[in-house]
Amino acid sequence: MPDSRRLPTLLAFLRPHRRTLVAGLLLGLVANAAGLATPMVTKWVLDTFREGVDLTAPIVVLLVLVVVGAAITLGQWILLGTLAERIVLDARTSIIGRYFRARIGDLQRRPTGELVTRVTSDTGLLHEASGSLVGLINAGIGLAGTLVLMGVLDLTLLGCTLAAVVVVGALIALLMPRISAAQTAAQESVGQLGGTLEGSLRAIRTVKASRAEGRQSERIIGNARDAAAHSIRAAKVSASVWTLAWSGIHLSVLLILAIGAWRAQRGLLEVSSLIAFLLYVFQLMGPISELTQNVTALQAGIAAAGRINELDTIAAESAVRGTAATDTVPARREDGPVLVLRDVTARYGPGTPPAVRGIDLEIPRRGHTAVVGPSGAGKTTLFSLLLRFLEPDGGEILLDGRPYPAWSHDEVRARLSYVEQETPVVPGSIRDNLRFTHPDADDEELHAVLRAVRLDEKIGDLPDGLDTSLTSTDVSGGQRQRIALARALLRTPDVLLLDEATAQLDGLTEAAVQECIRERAAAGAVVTIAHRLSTVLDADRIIVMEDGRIRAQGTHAELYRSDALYRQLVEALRIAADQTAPALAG
Ligand SMILES: Nc1ncnc2c1ncn2[C@@H]1O[C@H](COP(=O)(O)OP(=O)(O)OP(=O)(O)O)[C@@H](O)[C@H]1O
Repeated sequence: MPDSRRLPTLLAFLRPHRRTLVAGLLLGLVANAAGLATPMVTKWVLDTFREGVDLTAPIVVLLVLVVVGAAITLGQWILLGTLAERIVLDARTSIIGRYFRARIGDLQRRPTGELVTRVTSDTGLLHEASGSLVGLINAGIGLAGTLVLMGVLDLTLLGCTLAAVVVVGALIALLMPRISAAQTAAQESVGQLGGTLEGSLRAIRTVKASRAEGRQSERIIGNARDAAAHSIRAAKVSASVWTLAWSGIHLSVLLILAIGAWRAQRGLLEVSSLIAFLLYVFQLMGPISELTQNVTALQAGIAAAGRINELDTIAAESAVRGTAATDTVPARREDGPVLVLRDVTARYGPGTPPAVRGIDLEIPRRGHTAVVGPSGAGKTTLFSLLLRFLEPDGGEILLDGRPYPAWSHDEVRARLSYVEQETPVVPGSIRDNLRFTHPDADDEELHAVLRAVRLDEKIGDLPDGLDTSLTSTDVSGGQRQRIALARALLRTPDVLLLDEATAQLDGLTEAAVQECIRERAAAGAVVTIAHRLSTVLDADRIIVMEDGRIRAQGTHAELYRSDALYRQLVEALRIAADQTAPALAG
């Protein structure tokens, strides 16, 4: 996207703060006026000195100008610095909110590290850009004012100055787009670096076990090198711009000094005017450097605003219920199945083949339903549909007999609890994890669910008990899974959705988990994606999925008799169980 089209995006971030920006601009104008008046007052001091009259008045005015100018500049810096931080905070708040309201599919299509870079790094660039518009206007007015006052002093010298400014300005304008391109490329490399680094650190065990540390770090360092190369290019072009600007000014000063001295000698110019003029020439450097700095900051900010704006394509889950909704949430029903799927078809993207199709399923209010099937059969997709991470594009899902669109996402999820297969714990302590769904749960409730998963003694023995951080190594993988299960058991959900870990648990733990599920199934619905033989044998009803469809459903005995795929799946689980049993016994 060209910068001209991205500028409105940056302005959208600034708009809520326009009053502060105008105040900053006004302060800048006053500081500018004080700066512009200084050489004229200096000339007044020199003329008064030459005439031999009292110098007090011009010197007092000069001092007042210097002090007032400094105070106003200080005020402007503080104002714009605070504003910049507010804009960064606004942008971060809005992006973080957007991430957590987003549809899971939209988020997962992007590398997590890149999403993080948008919040941490790109918003930082808005910081610089926020004050740059004010800076640009200030500098533009400062430049124009300086040139006008130079014209008042001597038009010929102004002509020389303008010629130098035009030549230097044209060269700078030529170089600026290259700085912008290099900065954009550098930020893109930083985004890729974030994405790859995050993914690699997440998979650090696999990276190490594959002896891929060198290759992987080299790949990421490659991104860092790209970022450095682009930034170095930007730095080199910036350095050229600065050198050109400084050299141009120095040459102009020499030229103006020579021409001015010649004109003063011939009586065409007062010496005091020449000194004032030269002061203006030196002052010219202020607005010119401010212009270049602000244009650079603005370009980086515009590019960052563009990248942040791309996040708008992340679709949010609708926060409100659909058209079928009524204002009141109906009371829980006690009759009929809790969840019903009617002819449900779903896919992950437009034009992709359906991940599940024609699913007809009823989940009874009580009892344990196990879902089995080969890899890719659609088991996880079924859970995603129930949890509303994915919307069906055919058929309907009903909770308590009401279609999902008549409930909000929040209302549906309040009735379910979910234990995911991989990363089932969130950052924080054991207590934070257990109370994640119900932050108001008291310690008594927490100990009750820990007892249910047979973890109360182990947690009680930890030096920090419930306050133990889950990043510490004191808690094993199996214990983490049980903590996640305990969280899901808190406050008795209507439906417990459990995606069993594929890793085998030890016999005692497995028995504890099994007993827990059995107790839950007596009071409510439990649906498991089963990876253990014991879970399948324990289920009241089993759903066999294959190729996105429900192939068969029934009890273990029925399916074992009638369904060949089920028999194969059970045999595979039996072999896995037999293989772990001697290992555990040994
Ligand atoms: N995020 C996704 N984007 C696109 N396609 C997907 C996505 N997740 C799953 N699929 C596809 O949907 C189909 C069903 O996958 P699903 O993950 O539901 O199977 P599964 O039975 O849970 O498999 P597994 O036991 O291996 O986890 C597969 O063909 C899979 O390739």
